[in-house]
Amino acid sequence: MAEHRSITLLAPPPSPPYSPMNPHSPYSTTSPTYISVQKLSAVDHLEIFLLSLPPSAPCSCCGESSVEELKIFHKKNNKSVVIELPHAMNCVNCRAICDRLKEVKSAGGLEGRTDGSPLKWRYLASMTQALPPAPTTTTTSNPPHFFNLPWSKFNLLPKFIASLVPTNVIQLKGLTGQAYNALSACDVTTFSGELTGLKRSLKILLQLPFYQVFVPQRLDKVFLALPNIQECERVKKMIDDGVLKLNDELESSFVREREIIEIKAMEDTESTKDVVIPGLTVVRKYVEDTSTAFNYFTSPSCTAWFSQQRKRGGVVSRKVIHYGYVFDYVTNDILREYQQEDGVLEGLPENDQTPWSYVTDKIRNTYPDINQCTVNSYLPGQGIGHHVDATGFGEPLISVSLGGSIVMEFRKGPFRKFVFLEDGDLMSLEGAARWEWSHGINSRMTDLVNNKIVKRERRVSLTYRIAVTKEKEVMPFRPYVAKVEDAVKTPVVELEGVREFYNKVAEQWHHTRSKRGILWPRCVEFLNGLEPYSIVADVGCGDGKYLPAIFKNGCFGVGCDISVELLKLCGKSGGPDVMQQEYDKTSWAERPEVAAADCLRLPLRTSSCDAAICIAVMHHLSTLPRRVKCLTEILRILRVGGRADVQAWALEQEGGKRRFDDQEVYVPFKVQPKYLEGKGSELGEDDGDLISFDRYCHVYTEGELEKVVEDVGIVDGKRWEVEGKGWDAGNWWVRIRCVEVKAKDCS
Ligand SMILES: O=C(O)CCC(=O)C(=O)O
Ligand SMILES: [Fe+2]
Repeated sequence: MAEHRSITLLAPPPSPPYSPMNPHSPYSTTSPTYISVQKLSAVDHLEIFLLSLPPSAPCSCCGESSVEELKIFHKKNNKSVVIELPHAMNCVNCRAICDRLKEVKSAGGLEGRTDGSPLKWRYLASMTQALPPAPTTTTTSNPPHFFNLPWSKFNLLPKFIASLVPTNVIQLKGLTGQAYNALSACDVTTFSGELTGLKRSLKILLQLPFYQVFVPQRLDKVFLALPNIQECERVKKMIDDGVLKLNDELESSFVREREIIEIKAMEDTESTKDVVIPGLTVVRKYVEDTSTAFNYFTSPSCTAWFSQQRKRGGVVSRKVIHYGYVFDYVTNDILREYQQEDGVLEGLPENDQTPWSYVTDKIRNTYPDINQCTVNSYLPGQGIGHHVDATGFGEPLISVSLGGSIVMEFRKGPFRKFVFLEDGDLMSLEGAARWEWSHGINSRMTDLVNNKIVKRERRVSLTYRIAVTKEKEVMPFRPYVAKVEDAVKTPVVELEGVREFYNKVAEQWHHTRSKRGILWPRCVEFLNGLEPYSIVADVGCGDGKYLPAIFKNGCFGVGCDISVELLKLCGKSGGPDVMQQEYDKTSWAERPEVAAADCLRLPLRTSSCDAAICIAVMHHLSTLPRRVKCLTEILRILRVGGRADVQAWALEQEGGKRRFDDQEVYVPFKVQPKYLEGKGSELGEDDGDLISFDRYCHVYTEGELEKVVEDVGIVDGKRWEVEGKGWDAGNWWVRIRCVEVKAKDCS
């Protein structure tokens, strides 16, 4: 494969992304504040942990980046914990956490580092200095790179608002999530008519070659994005000094008053250079001479452009042509009616059929399966919305750039990566880059590349795909989140046969099961092997039977379960007797660290736990995607190196006590009526003195659990590695470890 010799991975090997020492941590796009504490008691540790859970609504200060970016780093060797607050000084939620930590500290719970490192200084700065007043929409503190300017008298017309440029506006004070989404970007150089006044005035006044203006649609505010921090400072000074004033022409052009509240430097490609996206490959100058193909698509004689293709909320503004299959921008999928066979559509050109065939032929040498191509022609200022190409297309996706350069932005949750693509470059997306990250090109006139403003020119891109016909539709399973989410809605069989079941029988369950204190031996062995201070998630903790065993090992347990009634019993007297004597009840029993949650959507932070147990839970999940999603979630919350113990009932049983005739079963549980008081027993069946309730179970056959593990794939740059597996006392068990996925694993 000669072509592959020139392939370069875009980013160098990652430094651990969770390292607080990494100033370019991909987790944070803002200047973080670090807090380092040590000698935590169990209570403090958990306190911080729980405080760091995401707020239910996005933070109104920091939009989607929010305190969800708060990271906790465990440094087990010196028993300290480092907490990264994204921007504690400006954000209400972060302030709340800071305040709470301050309280805990003044109660003697937290101690600062004593080694004099910068972390200590930052910690002290955050913890001991009076925090500035909480921001309001009009008064804000001035963190680096942001200025609040009580100024302006102009309004930009919504029809000029082209698209979102979120990287430039990550911290919009006083905006709600909706307003954040509504925030649109327009580039003054694309304006015409009335706006030429603005363009000329600002351009002259600011003496800037290029700049961006952002206008939230429903807010009387305007944001300016400038190429660098020096420009920001210069403009701020001009405004402060009264040098910059709107002239009459400008005032008369714009009808409503708006206030400029932010000036921010444009995001530089450099800022995300350390972010690695597995499966993203760029080959520089793959096509050496692009001129013939570029000239073909830009000459007036090329009339093959599709007209006015619909997309969600409008029509596609850039020019497009499709070959092989039509790309539908409403569904991001193939429009199957317009197949090549119908004669409506041209196929992919071959062997000098057209002036641009040489590009396709070259690609076909490396990727023989391509059968679809979309040609996009972008004028300066035009872009493409963020999307993941749908499952109707296979992988890889190949894009070749002709003519002008652009920065393509990749997004995944709070992560961003900016990729500069120039004339002749080939970009290939597979694995996580294809399925887990979205890509898009922001609509603007300029990009900031390695501290240089790069002006956009006309660009033509050829996107080659492998379209999968209806007959061959089955694609290898990929954790394509949107699709999986649809498939993992809790079905009635689980709502009734699991959640309702446990809510009804909780009291008796607790009385007869937990009090007997029988823990599954493999799990106890697993917990005994954990390092002290580990944070252990008990996924499906029920009435908290395993929490004492977790605490006994010097670890901290955080549990969740779908049954609120079982959760209420966590920490209540009646736990296993042997444990009862050994732990200090007040450390957890008074406030068990448990939350009502579905095991498919854990309320725990990404990479925050050292270990997880999931005991007798998987056999209550009724479909494969749900089982996969459960283990996907556990992988998400574990740090790299973290381990999980997963166990579920086996179809294969020994002895006469329990027998399953089928993998899908209802297992009855009999309850004495006295335990049902006030609970109603309408679900149960009268069975003499006892009321019988049916519990839904899917019992596992040999190898089935490992298969689920295999299907999980890559989650946040991590995957499972099986450490051990087996059958024990009627259960299949699997021990799995969370390992980091290196970019090369996927390329
Ligand atoms: O213009 C490009 O390079 C990418 C286009 C793209 O993502 C698409 O057509 O799906
Ligand atoms: Fe795409």
